[in-house]
Amino acid sequence: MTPAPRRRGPTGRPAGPRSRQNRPESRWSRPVLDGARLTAYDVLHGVSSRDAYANLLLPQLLRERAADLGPRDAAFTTQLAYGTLRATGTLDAVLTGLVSRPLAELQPELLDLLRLGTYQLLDLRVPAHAAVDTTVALARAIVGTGGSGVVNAVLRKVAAGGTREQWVEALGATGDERLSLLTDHPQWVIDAWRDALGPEVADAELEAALLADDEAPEVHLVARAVDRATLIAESDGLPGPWSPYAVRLEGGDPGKLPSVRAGAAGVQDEGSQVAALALVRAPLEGTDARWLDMCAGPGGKAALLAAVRPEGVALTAADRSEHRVGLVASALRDAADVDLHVTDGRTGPWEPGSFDRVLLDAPCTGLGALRRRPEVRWRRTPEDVEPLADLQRELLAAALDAVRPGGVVAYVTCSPHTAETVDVVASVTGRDDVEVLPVAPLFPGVPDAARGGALQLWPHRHGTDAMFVALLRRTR
Ligand SMILES: C[S@@+](CC[C@H](N)C(=O)[O-])C[C@H]1O[C@@H](n2cnc3c(N)ncnc32)[C@H](O)[C@@H]1O
Repeated sequence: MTPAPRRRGPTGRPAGPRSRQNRPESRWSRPVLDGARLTAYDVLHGVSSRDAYANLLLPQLLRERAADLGPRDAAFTTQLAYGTLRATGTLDAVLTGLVSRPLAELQPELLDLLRLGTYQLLDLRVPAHAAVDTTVALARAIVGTGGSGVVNAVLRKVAAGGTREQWVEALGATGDERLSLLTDHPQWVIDAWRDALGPEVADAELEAALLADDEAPEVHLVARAVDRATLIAESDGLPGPWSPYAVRLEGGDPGKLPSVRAGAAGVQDEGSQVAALALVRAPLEGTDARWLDMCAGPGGKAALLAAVRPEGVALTAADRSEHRVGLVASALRDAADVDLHVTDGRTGPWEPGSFDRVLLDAPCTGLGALRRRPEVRWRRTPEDVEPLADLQRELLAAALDAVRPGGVVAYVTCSPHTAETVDVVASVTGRDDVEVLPVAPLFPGVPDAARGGALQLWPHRHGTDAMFVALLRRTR
């Protein structure tokens, strides 16, 4: 078991001894270095120096170094890399007062090392001397003796300041600044979540929502072509509460499960399953034979649609990216009667009114799935929202063109931002050929999820990503 985060909120994991097995042997992990910390550093540096995505780089490094890093060390590496990336704002606020130059002028490798060491001191139950000594050893190998002296001096001051809560107090932060430092969210994301939760949201609920969004998510599986009970028995998981296909696991490597290896099950957030099922459950009059997934890559929802569609339904799946259509093809490799297109959804090759049901899982800021992509909260900016909202409005108009009169469009985002959700839906509800279908009544067991006529899931209420789903019917 990996060291527990020592802060904040109800969902902290229990502490435990870190593995000292599998001492590293190769160059990258000389005995003096700690393999988990070196690998975490490599992830941080990949993200900071070449805009790598941690959720892609980390698994790749863990695979390459599997001979040196056992499962416990791999878990610790994940905690170090993801935790440090999530906490970057707070770590930098602490470090700013402890180094003589602006952080942006520090050698980038040195800054990554300082963040890695500071994260352990602030948030983990790692003894201070271990956090300092291992980071100094890493610094000596990576930036040399001079840099390691800086790391030693700065981390000792960090350790002297105590835990994250003590540091936040020492920094004199109050109100939203305090919330930002405690929950690892930049101010504009806090504003977006507060707005989406509604004007009446209590401060305590907003804090709970942001803290839940700062936790490592559980693994959710989807039982597509295998009975859920079989998947539960195989994985030792629990049934997900909202989707009849969902199984929740505390951890482990789902890629090793036979049903996942066979493609009969997959990894999919339960909120994404609910979003796809909203389209399936929407009431429809007349024929129900042609479905379109307009932005299908990499194919998670398309695979669920293909698995649960009634017999005789043909599925068309499209995406603008050729690479991502390739991923859809692989996700749908066992499905019959599927048509794939590399195309811009706004100008797809289909005739107007071709489909009975259309899923528009729109490209978005991903502000509702920050748990999975730890660095994204610091990479995204408020300026990203408007161009995406423009694209979302155009895609939604195209989706409504693609559906037949009487047919249904599901508009889905993994962002709760009002400009990407409610406002986009409002751009078409003034039309005299569109009506809103309430989504929450289709999921009577899911509490506190109605957002107007749409459905809004939240990590702190539902244990899912913050998915938004609206259903729109073409009336003529
Ligand atoms: C949120 S992701 C879809 C996730 C997918 N439905 C799933 O569940 O696996 C959005 C997708 O939209 C695609 N996309 C972006 N702009 C597009 C456009 N104009 N037309 C079609 N696809 C687009 C992106 O390539 C991306 O794969």
